[in-house]
Amino acid sequence: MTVLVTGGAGYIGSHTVLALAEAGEDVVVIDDLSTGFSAYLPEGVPLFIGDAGDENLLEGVIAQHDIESIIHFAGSVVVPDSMRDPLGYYRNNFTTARNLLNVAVKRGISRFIFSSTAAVYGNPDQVPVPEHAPTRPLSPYGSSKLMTEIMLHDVACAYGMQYVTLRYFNVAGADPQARIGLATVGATHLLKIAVEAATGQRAKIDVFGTDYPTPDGSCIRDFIHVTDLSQAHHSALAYLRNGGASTTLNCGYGRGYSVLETVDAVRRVSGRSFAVQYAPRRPGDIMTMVADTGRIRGLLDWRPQYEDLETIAAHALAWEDKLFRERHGELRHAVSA
Ligand SMILES: NC(=O)c1ccc[n+]([C@@H]2O[C@H](COP(=O)([O-])OP(=O)(O)OC[C@H]3O[C@@H](n4cnc5c(N)ncnc54)[C@H](O)[C@@H]3O)[C@@H](O)[C@H]2O)c1
Ligand SMILES: O=c1ccn([C@@H]2O[C@H](COP(=O)(O)OP(=O)(O)O[C@H]3O[C@H](CO)[C@H](O)[C@H](O)[C@H]3O)[C@@H](O)[C@H]2O)c(=O)[nH]1
Repeated sequence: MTVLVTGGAGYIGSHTVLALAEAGEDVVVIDDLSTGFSAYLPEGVPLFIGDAGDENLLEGVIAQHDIESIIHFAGSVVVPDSMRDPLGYYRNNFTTARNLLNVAVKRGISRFIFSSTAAVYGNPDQVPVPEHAPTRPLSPYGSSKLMTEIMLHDVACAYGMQYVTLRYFNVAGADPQARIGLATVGATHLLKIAVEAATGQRAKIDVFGTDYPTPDGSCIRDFIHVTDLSQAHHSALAYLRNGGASTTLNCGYGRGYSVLETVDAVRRVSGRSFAVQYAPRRPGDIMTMVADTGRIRGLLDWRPQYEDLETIAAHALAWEDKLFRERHGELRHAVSA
């Protein structure tokens, strides 16, 4: 019984592959390495380099491995890029998933876990946001994920598939042992930018908007540690294997931190000071995004371990320090589960 992980060489995918491998699961990965890194896979995990929407490649992988479930991470993830290139985003997020589902249905693979996003909600009417809140994405990225959610639901109804759609809130941090982490060059995530500033790779961090009607004027986000998120995937798999009904789950902690609090946490844990500049609001930003986590905590046997913001910041920082030294030739990379 093998789990096929698409996009398993990426940030969240590689942490999930590590969690699955450490739990003794058999895993195979398909990744085109467009933004992923083969070196971030644990030794012994087979990697097929190619497009997760290539039906011939998928048939070949399924012929060689007894695939029981699919976890689908592969996709394009940068919101502003999706505004410039909507067709590219609909192809890589929606069409890829359509082809993958087509092969899954043909080959009788009946369990599917899908990476969705809080971006499907757009500006929420209520916070914390429950799963039944209206979905009004503000970008082609969010729309491509919502369309895939709807397709997955329809496919599951028609062909008896069971699925869990996981809507991630703001994913952050790195493996607590700093074996892997976020390595994307030019990443735009707040915590990544803050640890780049703390390691001297950036002169300053801009805080986009300090005039919001929030306690300190900056936006509020619900950060989830990537290792806790990877465990949520394993718990979702266990839930489906136990016959759990198809469902959609928010992945966050249900606790919001402001942008300024987040930057302060990085300053505290690093003990390093860096310049913080107040900048205008970033177009398209949602003021407050915090998950209602009642459903995930009620349905899954999931016990997050790293809910504290300083812990998330400390792990992101330890990884960034290591990545910086690796990229300057002082360290070589090795992952062992
Ligand atoms: N990072 C976040 O905060 C966040 C939030 C919500 C949802 N998500 C979703 O989680 C998933 C993983 O995101 P991530 O942050 O790890 O990004 P990432 O870019 O690090 O990972 C994506 C992986 O998929 C691969 N890939 C892309 N298109 C592919 C294709 N057509 N075929 C095969 N491989 C392909 C890339 O090489 C990469 O390894 C994405 O679907 C993303 O939309 C991420
Ligand atoms: O240099 C920065 C970077 C970010 N921010 C602020 O920090 C908050 C969080 O911004 P991120 O770019 O880290 O993330 P978003 O909340 O915009 O989230 C979106 O991008 C994420 C990945 O970056 C996920 O895909 C998520 O689902 C999607 O809604 C926002 O208020 C943003 O304006 C700054 O002030 N300065």
